[in-house]
Amino acid sequence: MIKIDNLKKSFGDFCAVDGITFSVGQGEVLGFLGPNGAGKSTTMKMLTGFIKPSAGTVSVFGHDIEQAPLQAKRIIGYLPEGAPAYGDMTVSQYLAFIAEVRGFSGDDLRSRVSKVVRQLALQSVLHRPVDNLSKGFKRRVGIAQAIIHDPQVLILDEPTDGLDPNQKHQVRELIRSLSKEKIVIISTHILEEVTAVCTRAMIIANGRVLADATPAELEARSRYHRAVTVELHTDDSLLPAMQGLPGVKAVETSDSMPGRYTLIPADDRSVFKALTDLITSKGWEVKELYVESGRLDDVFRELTTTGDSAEVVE
Ligand SMILES: Nc1ncnc2c1ncn2[C@@H]1O[C@H](COP(=O)(O)OP(=O)(O)OP(=O)(O)O)[C@@H](O)[C@H]1O
Repeated sequence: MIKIDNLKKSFGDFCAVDGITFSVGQGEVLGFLGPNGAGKSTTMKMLTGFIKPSAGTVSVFGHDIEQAPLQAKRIIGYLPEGAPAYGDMTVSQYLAFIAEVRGFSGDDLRSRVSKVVRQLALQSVLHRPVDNLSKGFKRRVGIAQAIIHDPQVLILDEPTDGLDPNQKHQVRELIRSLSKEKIVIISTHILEEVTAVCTRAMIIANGRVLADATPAELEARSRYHRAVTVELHTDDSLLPAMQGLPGVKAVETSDSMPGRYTLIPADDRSVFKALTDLITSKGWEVKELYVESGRLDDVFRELTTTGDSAEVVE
């Protein structure tokens, strides 16, 4: 269990993290979401003991990060922002060095290095200096060093930034498979990543937590929760008939896609049956029809553009 209590960080007069409190347990993958400069990286730096908080405490499996930094850091793997490394070492030298720092030697060290090289598909760059690698490979080396000691806690600052789609997929699979026995905290700007890997999402802005819920709970707060989109083979204006359906709050149309309508429900009501009944009674030919669970980008925008008066959503 990680427990964070009223964590704060100021740089001069500027308050980057303004009293964050939460706990995370084993098996959880917590995603930090937030606009640029929200305080995500600064929070991660304090969780890992990389910078000292101005106030508040961090406890990692009972070890206070300031009082017992070695015990806490032993069980943490950290991919910092930008994945810094010793650039003049080759990938193989760098990973062996990190394994040694983590206390491994001999066959154990070699098997640790081979395992992460396989997990992050680094075979083709093993003998190249880290500085000469592409951004995606550097990030994969950064993840490899973070997991080399099989830590109980993984803190990954934008782990898939700069990766190609195949590697993004592979790293998300890796995070999912590692998460069963660990606590994983990631930061990301990719909203689809939250639904793909996180069991819980925290939206942070101006150094404060604005929402802390499962991705599905957050999606359910969107006006598109249970919205129904239909695409019809017809040029007729069907808008009035759809707007008049019971439970429909609004109907959105698209200039670029005539025949496509999105019905927004009022008060969390289902409009699916009313719409399909209307389609059947009119004999309209349907090209496509689907119900949405909600849109995270919509919720993100709403929460992070309403200023700091927003209440915490749980
Ligand atoms: N060492 C520092 N000195 C002064 N200001 C800092 C320092 N580190 C961070 N900040 C400021 O604190 C705020 C939070 O930065 P942080 O890097 O935590 O944001 P972030 O949410 O990770 O943003 P991004 O998504 O852009 O990475 C920013 O305004 C940043 O400029």
